[in-house]
Amino acid sequence: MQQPNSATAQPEPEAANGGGPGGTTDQPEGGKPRSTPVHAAVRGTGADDAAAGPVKVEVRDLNLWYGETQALHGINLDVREREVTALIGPSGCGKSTFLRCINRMNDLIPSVQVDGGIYLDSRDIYDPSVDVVQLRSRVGMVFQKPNPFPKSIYENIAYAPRIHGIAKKGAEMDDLVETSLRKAGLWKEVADRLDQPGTSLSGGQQQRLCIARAIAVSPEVILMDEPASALDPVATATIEELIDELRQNYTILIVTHNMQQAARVARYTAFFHMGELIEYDDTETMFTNPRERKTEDYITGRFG
Ligand SMILES: Nc1ncnc2c1ncn2[C@@H]1O[C@H](COP(=O)(O)OP(=O)(O)OP(=O)(O)O)[C@@H](O)[C@H]1O
Repeated sequence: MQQPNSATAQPEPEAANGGGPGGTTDQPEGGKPRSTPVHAAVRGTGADDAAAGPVKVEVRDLNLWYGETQALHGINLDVREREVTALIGPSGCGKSTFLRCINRMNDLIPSVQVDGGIYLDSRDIYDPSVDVVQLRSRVGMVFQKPNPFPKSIYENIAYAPRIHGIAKKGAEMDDLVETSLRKAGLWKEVADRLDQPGTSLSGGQQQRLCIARAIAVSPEVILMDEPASALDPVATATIEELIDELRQNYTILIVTHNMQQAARVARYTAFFHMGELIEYDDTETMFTNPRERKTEDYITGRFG
């Protein structure tokens, strides 16, 4: 499938969290994935892990171009439900590009062309009938730099649920705001200052506010693009603990440059190199007994 792209503005936080412009109003339709066999380009798609849970996101033969330049080459990957999957690899290898495919954030870049398939619960997210706004409420995103809206802490959480009609004003919304902040481990720190600007919080608190904002629209998948790289070690540890709690309810993909972080938070790890998925396995195996020479060279610090 070729993916025509809408020439819209740069990605906006609202768009990433299901509340922004840019989507169609068509309802998604069901549909079985193409009968593409699971012929992983790499050994170990995770599909052979007997203990693994169900597959939430299937990626099949995914290619992506920025204009004439191909940035992703034939990616095949099964992302397990309610697990954390880390994406690692040297700078420029395509980790963020790949992550942005999963909620179609790349649609916002005019030169992008995508082919192949990504199936969320067996439905092709690039099917023309898919409502992109709704997709982004199912697949939330947290960015490297905390990006709260220039609004109060309360409004940061309430904005998208209001737009999506998930909660009404008053007690119903108050409950949703509190629950989302609790799930993000921030409630106790902000309960008495909900009317203050989100930007008045520390960096680590702002990032947890952004996670609470993503959670508020009840996503099933959360994409995290180096969510702790702008934070100090204490705030990083808090985010990692939070990720560990969130995995009980959400499927999480996290891009990280920090291999210790991948080892701490992720059950599965995918190693990318020059736009290719070189290896995908459970994290422990990947770091102790990688199958591919390139993976070994990367994790032992020979390049990267
Ligand atoms: N908007 C864009 N337009 C054109 N090329 C892009 C764009 N975004 C990324 N690229 C290119 O695509 C390739 C993959 O970039 P990407 O940001 O996905 O890599 P990455 O692994 O996430 O890197 P990093 O770890 O440095 O963030 C790089 O060659 C990059 O220059």
